[in-house]
Amino acid sequence: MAFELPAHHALFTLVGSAFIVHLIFKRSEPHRVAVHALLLLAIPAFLSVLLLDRMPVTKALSVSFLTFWTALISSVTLYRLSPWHPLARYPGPVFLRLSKVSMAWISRGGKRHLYTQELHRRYGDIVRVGPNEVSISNAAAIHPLMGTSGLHKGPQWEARTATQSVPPLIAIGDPKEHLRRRKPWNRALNVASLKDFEPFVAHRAEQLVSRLAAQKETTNLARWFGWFTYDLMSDMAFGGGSEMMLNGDEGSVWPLLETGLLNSDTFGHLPWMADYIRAVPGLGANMKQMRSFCIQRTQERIKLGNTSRKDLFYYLNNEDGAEPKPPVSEVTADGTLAIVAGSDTTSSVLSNVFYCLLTHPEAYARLRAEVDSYYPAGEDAFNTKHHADMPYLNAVINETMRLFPPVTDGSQRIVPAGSGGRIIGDSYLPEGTITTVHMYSIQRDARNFAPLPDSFWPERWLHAADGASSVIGMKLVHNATAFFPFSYGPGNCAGKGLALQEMRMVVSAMVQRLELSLADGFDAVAYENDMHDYLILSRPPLPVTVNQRKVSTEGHST
Ligand code: HEM
Repeated sequence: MAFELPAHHALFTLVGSAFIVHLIFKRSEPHRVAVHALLLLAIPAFLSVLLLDRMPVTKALSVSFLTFWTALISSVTLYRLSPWHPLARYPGPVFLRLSKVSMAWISRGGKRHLYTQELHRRYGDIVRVGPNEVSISNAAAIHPLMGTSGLHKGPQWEARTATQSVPPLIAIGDPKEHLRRRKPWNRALNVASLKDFEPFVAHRAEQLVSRLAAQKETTNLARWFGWFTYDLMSDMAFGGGSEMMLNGDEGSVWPLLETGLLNSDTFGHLPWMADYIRAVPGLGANMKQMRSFCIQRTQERIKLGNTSRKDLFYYLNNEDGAEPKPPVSEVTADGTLAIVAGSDTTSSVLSNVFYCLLTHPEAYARLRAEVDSYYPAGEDAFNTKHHADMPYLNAVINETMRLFPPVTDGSQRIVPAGSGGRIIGDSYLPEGTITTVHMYSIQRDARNFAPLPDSFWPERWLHAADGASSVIGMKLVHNATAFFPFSYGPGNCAGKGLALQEMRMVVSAMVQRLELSLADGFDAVAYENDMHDYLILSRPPLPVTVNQRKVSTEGHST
C-alpha cells in the first residue's frame, strides 16, 4: 500500500525523522545493535512507503535512504562544528571534532601519544579531540579530575572489554561498584601481602637472571622481560602454568596479547561497537581468544581449591574469607586484567630502563656503583631490604617512566551525568565530557621538568630531593605532582607496589650479576621509532650481549 503524499511532504518527513534520530542519539547515545538497526535502517526503509506511488520499490528505497542519511549526516556535522556545541570553545582539528573514527584511525599507527602532544603544542592546554572529548595537558588538572572527588572512569573500556560477561575492575565507571571490586585488590597489594609475594617475585627474578647469564649469543632483552613478567603474573593470578623463560612462548601468547591490545586500543575510541563485537563472531577475535584462554586458566585454578599459596588469586577469589566468594565471572575478568595490566606494563618499563642505561653509560656506571655499595658481590640482590632506599635506582626507574610511561596517554574519565559539569581553572567541562589528562605531554613538559625535559637525566630526581633550585646555572623545575605513570586517585593502578617491587629487584640483580652491552649496530633512533602506543607502550627488540660480572678477590664485582 502506498500513501499519496506530495513528493516534498515525503522528503520533509524523511528529513524531519533524521533530525529526530539525531536528537535521540545526542540525548541517550544508544549502543545496542537492535536500536541502531531500528533507528538507522528500519525508519528510512519504512518511510520509503511514502514514495511508492511515484517510483518502483528499489528506487523508493534508494531515495529514502539517501535523503534520510544525507539529512542525518548534515545535522550531526553542523551540530558538532557549530558554536552551539557545548565544547565549541575548545580548539581542535575539524576531523577530530566531527568523529572519533579519525582518532581510532590515527591510533592504529601507534603514535597517538606524539600526535596528541603535537596538538597540545599547537592548540594549547585543552584540545578537543573528539565530538565530546577533550585532552588536557595541564598538571593542575590531575588532582581535580582524577582525585577522590574527581570524575568517573570513561567509556573507553566499554568496547575493549565487550567480550567479558562482567567488566574488569579497570572498566568500572560507577564509583561505589568500583570501590567494592577494588577491595580484594587492595588487600592483595597492601604492604603485608607484598611481603608475602616477595618469594614468588624473587623466584622468577632469579630464573630470569640465570637464564640471561646462560645466553651465549646476542639476545633480545625485551622478549625476556615479556616472558619474565608473563610467567610471574601467571604464578600470581593462576597459581603457575606458564614457563616461557624455560620453553619460550610455545602457545604464541604474546602475539595474541599484542594484537589483542592493538584492537582494544582501536575499539577504545568506539564504545558503541561493544555490542557489535559481541554479536559478530570474527570481530575482536583475538580479544575473544584471550578471554577463553583466561577462563580456562581461572577454572583450572578454582579447581585446585583453597591452597596455602597467598598469591593474587587468593585475594581476588576471597580465599582469605574477608568477604563472600565472588562470582567466577568477576574473578575471571580480574584475572585477565592482572595478566594484561601486570605483564605488558612492567616489561615495557624494564626494557626501557635498560635501553636508557645502555645508551647512557655514565648512568649505568653510577647505578652499578650504587648497587655494589648496597649489595656487594655475595650479597643477595633479590632481597628487597635496600631497594626502596636506593636513590639512584629509584631515580633511574622514575626517569624511565617519566619519559616512557607504559600507559602513555593516561586513563580516560567522564564528567558524570547529573553532576552539573566541572570547572577546571578558567574552563568549564559540561556533563558527559570525556576527558583525558595527557600523561605523555605532561611528563615531558618543560613547565614541569626542566632542564632537558625530553632527555634521560636521572640526576634531576636527586637534585629535586636535595631541594636544589638550579643546576649548573640552569633553573631546576621538578613538579612531582606532574609525574603520574601509575595514574592518580581512587582508580589508580592497583598493582603499583608489586610493579615497583619487581622492577627494583630485577634491575638491582641484573646490574649486580650481569654485564650487558648493546649489540653491534644497535640504532637508538630506530628503537624509539619502533615504540608503538597500543594502549600500552610496546617493547621494540633490544638486542644485547650478556656476560656474567667477574668477582674480584676483594669480593667486588668488576
Ligand atoms: C610499571 C608498571 C605499571 C604501570 C606503569 C601501571 C599503570 C597503570 C595505569 C596508568 C592504570 C590506569 C589507572 C586509571 O584508570 O586511572 C593502571 C590500572 C591498573 N593496574 Fe597497573 N600499571 C603497572 C603494573 C601493574 C601490575 C604489576 C599490576 C598487578 C596486577 C597492575 C594492576 C592494575 C589494575 C588492577 C588496574 C586497575 C585499577 C582500577 O581501576 O582500580 N598494574 N595501571
